[in-house]
Amino acid sequence: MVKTNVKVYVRTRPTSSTYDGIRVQQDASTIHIKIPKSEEMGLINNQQENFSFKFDGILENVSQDNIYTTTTHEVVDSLLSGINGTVFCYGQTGAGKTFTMSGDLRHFQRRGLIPQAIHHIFRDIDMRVDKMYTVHVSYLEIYNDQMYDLLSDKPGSNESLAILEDSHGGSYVRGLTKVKVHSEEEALMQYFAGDQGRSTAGHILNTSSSRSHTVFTLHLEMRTSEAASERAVLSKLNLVDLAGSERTKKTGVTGQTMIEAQFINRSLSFLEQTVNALSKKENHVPYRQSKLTSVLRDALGGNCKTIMIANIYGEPSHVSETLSTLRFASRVRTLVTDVGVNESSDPLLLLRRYERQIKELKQELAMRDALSGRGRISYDDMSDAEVRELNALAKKFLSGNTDVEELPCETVKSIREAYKQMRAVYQAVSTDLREQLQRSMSGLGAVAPGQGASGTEDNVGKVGEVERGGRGFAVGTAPIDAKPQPGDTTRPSTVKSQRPSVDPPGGAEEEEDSMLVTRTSPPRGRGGSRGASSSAAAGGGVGMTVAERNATFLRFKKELDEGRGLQAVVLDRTAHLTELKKSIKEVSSLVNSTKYEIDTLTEQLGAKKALSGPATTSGEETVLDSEQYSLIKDLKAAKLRYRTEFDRLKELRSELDPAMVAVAEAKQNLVDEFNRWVGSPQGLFTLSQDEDDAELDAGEAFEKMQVGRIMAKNPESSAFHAARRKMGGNSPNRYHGVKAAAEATRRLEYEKAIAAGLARG
Ligand SMILES: Nc1ncnc2c1ncn2[C@@H]1O[C@H](COP(=O)(O)OP(=O)(O)OP(=O)(O)O)[C@@H](O)[C@H]1O
Repeated sequence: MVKTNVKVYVRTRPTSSTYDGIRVQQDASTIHIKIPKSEEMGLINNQQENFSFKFDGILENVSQDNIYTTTTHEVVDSLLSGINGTVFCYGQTGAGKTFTMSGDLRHFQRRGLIPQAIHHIFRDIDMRVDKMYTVHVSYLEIYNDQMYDLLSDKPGSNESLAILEDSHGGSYVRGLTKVKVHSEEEALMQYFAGDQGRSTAGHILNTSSSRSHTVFTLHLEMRTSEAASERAVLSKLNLVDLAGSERTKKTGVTGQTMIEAQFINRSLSFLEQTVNALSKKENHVPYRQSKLTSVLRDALGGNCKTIMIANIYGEPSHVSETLSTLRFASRVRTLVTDVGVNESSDPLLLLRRYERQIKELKQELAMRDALSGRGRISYDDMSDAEVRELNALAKKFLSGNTDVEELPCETVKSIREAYKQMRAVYQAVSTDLREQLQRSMSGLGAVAPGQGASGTEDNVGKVGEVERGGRGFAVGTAPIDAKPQPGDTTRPSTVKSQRPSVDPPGGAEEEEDSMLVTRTSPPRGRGGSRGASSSAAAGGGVGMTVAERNATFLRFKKELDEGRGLQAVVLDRTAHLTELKKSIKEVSSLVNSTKYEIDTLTEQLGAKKALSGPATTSGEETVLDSEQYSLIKDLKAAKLRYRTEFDRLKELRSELDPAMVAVAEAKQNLVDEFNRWVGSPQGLFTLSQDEDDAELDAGEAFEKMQVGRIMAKNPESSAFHAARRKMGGNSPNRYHGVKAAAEATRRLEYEKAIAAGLARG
């Protein structure tokens, strides 16, 4: 474990009117801020006027790429080597936290730290061929101190989520969905989908998602060289977008926004208390006071490399918030975490590795036996029949039967088994003798003939007389199960296995067991002879020009029975896919318009409530005016509709992938059949781009052209654009969707408060 300081960077939101009391000293990474003495306290007082804060970097007017390189790049590098990381943005509301963490997802160049980290991880994973990585993502939202699983199939608060401590003293959320992702595109799609969850989850319909804390986590599992390596290095990266603190008195927010602001401020104040306790090295650190501090436990004082980005908005009206952000940030900079690699052994994989090793060793032995002409020897455990056979041999051997000169000893296992059987025979004989002796001692009389070696009257009383006729040991009665069962031919006996195999080389059994059998001729394709004869008719596949090939393919699809049938399947499945896409588009647009309707109604209701003041009550019941009543009724109906439409959309989306796979399969079958028919070597003809394009509708063709253009400009952006494209009508658009709605709501409330003379400047 290595002690590491939490690094803190300050990012300033661009503004046309920066407060002139703020001075940035870039070379010293220091910010100076001057706050004039408050006249209310009298001009002669002890109030501090000048403050200076030193950080690890001040990022002013820098691009999104630059922010990533300076702050998060090194954490992702460590993550790939097995070290946990956390990057979190902190600052007053509107200071640019979400812009830093997520960015403007409509523009690749303005994407934030999360899409950039995803890109970095998958790019490096692709390059590290000596390692195997498995990536999972999870997305947690903390809203009003409740946890929400943004990747869960069931939106809404999840009661079963719980924050627990792991065996290393770190924390994790039990029950949180972790989705396995195989590519940058898949990870981005999960992230985008989670973001949509924020705006569509039940709790958020009538509010804005920027009033919550979110933690997007990338969980990495790294194994060396082989997928089955039993030692795994586990690491995770938390990318945290904290909700912004807000002075409720100053902004004059009311209603739901007020409740949210109170929750946010309370959780941020617990965060401050935790940081204070840690920086003063107090014995008790109040992590458990809130969900947020419990989740950030590792980041603040555990096994984690942590970066904080303090977002400030340097306008004169925000100077006191800026000062408090900088104060908090400089305290965070004193925190120290213990950083080390987390290794874990997977017992199941360990077992699998040993099994693999055993199999390999058996193959190695079989090869050596074959090379030294020892024939086929079994190294497996002996069957019951083999053990019984060996037992019988041991008896004969011990009784001096000259038919058996030795016991099988070609493998260590068979030698051990031979000794075991000799011991068994010896024990049976000695038990038998002891019993006879006891019987004779107690005068119980003679043992029935055939019951044992000394079961004769002559032997009575002659202790130790175990030999009969000078022929060595006599054997006792064989146990009842020692008799080989008729038809017990499950495997060749050990004795038989001494003989060289008489199976012809390359026989079915030989082929299965032996490593020596190799194929020298390539496998022939199904219906190869038909293809060969037909290929003559088609003029052969090899040597065709592209035009000839296309013409032949067209003929094959249209005129020949084989091709026509398969082409019909392609068309059928494509038509289904097109229909499905159309339905998805239609339902998406319905969902969007209902969402818009809900937002508008919510806004109207809020405005109405703000204007009409506190509701009047009659007895126990709240009295609503008719307009409010009708708005509430409409809102309820819209929410109900929204749920139904959203479910339908989800259902249609789930059909999309199988439908696409079905089309791809049908096309592949057609091409495979064509290749066979034309008699060309496998894989000579593949589906041309034109084949695919023929299925695109005008919109898709346009989009495809756009992607081509974007790719030519910046190849790194392909996954980003593909993920956005696949999100279809619901492509993530924070600043047009959720964020804009949030900002609009806040602005509206603020303006209303000003109009009502509630806000103080
Ligand atoms: N560095 C920047 N460059 C350009 N625009 C920015 C920058 N930082 C913030 N903005 C803009 O400022 C607005 C507010 O930023 P943002 O939503 O990220 O703030 P926030 O701190 O996340 O607020 P909240 O706490 O309310 O969620 C957005 O419209 C965003 O585009």
